[in-house]
Amino acid sequence: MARSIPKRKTDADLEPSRKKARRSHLSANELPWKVLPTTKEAGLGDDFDGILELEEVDDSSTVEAAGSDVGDSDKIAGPSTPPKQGKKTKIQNAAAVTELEELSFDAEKLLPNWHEFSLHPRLLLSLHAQHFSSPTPIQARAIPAALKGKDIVGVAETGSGKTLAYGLPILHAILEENTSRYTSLLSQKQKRTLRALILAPTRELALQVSGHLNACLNHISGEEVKEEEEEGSLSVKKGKGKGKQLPSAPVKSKAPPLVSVAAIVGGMSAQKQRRILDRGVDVMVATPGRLWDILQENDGLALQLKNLKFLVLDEADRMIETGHFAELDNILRLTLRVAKADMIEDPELPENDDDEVEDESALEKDDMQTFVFSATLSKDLQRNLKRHQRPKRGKKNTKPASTLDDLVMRLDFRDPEPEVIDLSPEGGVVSTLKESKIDCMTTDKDAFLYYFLLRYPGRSLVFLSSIDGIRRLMPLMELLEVKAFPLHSQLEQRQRLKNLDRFKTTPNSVLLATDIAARGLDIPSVDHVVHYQIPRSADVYVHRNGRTARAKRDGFSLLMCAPDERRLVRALMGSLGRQEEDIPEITMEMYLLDKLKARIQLARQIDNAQHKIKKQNHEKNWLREAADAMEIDVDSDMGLSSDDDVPSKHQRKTANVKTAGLKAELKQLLAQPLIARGVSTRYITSGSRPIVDDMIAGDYHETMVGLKKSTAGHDVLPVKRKVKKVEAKEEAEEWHGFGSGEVAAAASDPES
Ligand SMILES: Nc1ncnc2c1ncn2[C@@H]1O[C@H](COP(=O)(O)OP(=O)(O)OP(=O)(O)O)[C@@H](O)[C@H]1O
Repeated sequence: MARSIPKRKTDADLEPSRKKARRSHLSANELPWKVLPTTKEAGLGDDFDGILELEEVDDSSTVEAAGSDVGDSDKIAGPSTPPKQGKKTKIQNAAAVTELEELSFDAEKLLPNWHEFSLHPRLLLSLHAQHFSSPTPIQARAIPAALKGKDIVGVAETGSGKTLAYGLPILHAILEENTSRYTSLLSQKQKRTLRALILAPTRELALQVSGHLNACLNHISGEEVKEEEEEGSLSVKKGKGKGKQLPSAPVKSKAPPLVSVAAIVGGMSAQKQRRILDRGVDVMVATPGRLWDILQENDGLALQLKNLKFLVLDEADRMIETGHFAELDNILRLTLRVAKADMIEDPELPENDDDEVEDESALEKDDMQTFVFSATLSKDLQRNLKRHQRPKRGKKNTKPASTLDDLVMRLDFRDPEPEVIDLSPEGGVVSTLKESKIDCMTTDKDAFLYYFLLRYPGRSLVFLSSIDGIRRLMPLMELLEVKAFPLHSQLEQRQRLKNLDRFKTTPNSVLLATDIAARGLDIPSVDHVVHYQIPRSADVYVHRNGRTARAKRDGFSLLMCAPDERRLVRALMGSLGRQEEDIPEITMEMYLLDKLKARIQLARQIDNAQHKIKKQNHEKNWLREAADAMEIDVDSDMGLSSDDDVPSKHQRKTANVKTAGLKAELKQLLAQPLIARGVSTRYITSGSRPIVDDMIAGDYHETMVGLKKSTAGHDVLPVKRKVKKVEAKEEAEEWHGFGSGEVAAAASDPES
């Protein structure tokens, strides 16, 4: 029996009050919005098609956001009357058309390794400006196949350029199409319709993907073009001449973009995002949750999904995990063409043998390309893809083996033989990554982490499994004067982006994050990844590690393993086809570690005292406010003596003085140098560790006297035994498969 597409909200479903509001006021789109200057956030550039911008309404002191939540979505589908163009706009548009017509790029000479793909000159210019002289291996395999019209399942290591592996063919196709109709787009005789939908599991990843695509579409400024012209290879004749621009700081053309890319994510103004969609976009990068919210109210957009040319699932395996699957499934159903929607069976429903395709020709007309990319897709799934890609006409489908299989069956692969490109490294380890582990008691993890951060300055991304853990560690880091920023789902989106940006721009800093930061984030030069807690699956381990050692750079990861976590580590390694001993240990100066423990203990004491004072103040204020509101005397009417339940002024003063004393003590400790055992502070040429040579060579550690400057990778001990890959068991093949059963089982086993 066919299952129908879930019902989306229509106008009739809207609350009467909202409908009324919409009728009696101007719609948001009819107001003269004007962009206000803002600071750049999250290093994402300023080219997010306005999503991160603030707006105000021109010529209006009071703005009534009529039906602000519902917006004017019903208008999106209808043809909009093109606004009249002023003389200035016409001149700008004419210049943009001329610029486009004269754009060419001598790829054979300047980018010989990209030449064979015959990409649009706009893309080649950008690749050249970004110094991407050669395609990465996944790009070299995926781009030609995609340009030939193939559907692709791409699996390649983290940081290997998967975004552009699917992004460049999409942009190329749309650039070609839009170049020929640019004049109509400029004069708004034609409205943009959605050509490509890219779905990503997290907001940060979606914003990053749209940032990468926008960077590939940016204009190259006149000066840079001139420089190249002297070499006689580039022929862009009309640059705007604003000086050399890096792709992250695009020159905004006044004319509408040739290709418009927008990110549609939760946590940011839904109304603004609706308005951007209303204007029309070519490429949408979205998280399933926000997109489904918008689709439920927007018939026009839902219709546009039926005519997509490209559908991409980035980090597909992550998206189907709990919480995302329902919305993703609903969206995928909207991308299905007429007949296919009726061919997918719901295993819950009774069997029906009448599943014939009603309109076979609908399948033939289907020309959407589908790309599924991840660093971790199980071999099983890749095999199943071949088997399940398209249900046999009129035949019953076999029941899908897993949620991911189910998803793949729901995907509208047009291609009878989707191209499966698997370039994942053996054991999940990127060649430029150095792994290590440290065995320690749970209670000592803070001290080990603190030691590591001091010993190896740099940018460190520390993964914790819970938000509470981050909340506990943050004040400690602050008291210990370590620059740390939190990132987790309970922070506001703006704060998330701000913290990410601070981490990106602060050289010696720490990001304390949950696994929302594990996937896809491309933060330049993360030196270390620390697994403060053991990841819950092999996939998560691979993705967390993938935040360092990206694009062939060196990287380092440290696994902190408490005795009760050893079984998890064994299971984790087993799923990767490896053994626990394959991960070498890192050396530590235990003598210094003890000194650091004293600092940590003091910091904890201060934090507890501060927490207590804060809590008491909060309780006191709450009680007084509640009593005032009810006109009750706290002391007599409620039978509460303020002495019993809240501290007296004197008690609070004493507590504050005590905390201040502890803080002064800690400050003093922090100011004292950490001196390694065997160092003579009196005579720098004596002691079992004379430091004079290191000082002359400028090779000494700034905070740990007596130690040489070193990198974490350098201090890793040799592996205890010869690395021997264990025979890949059948379930071990699932190493990067969704779930990684063994680890999950071990994690949930209280006996373990
Ligand atoms: N051809 C290229 N040459 C050099 N650098 C490139 C090239 N293509 C992409 N990059 C850069 O490599 C980095 C990693 O790319 P990207 O984020 O697409 O990796 P990924 O494979 O999607 O990683 P993950 O699996 O972690 O999501 C980016 O900073 C990107 O700009």
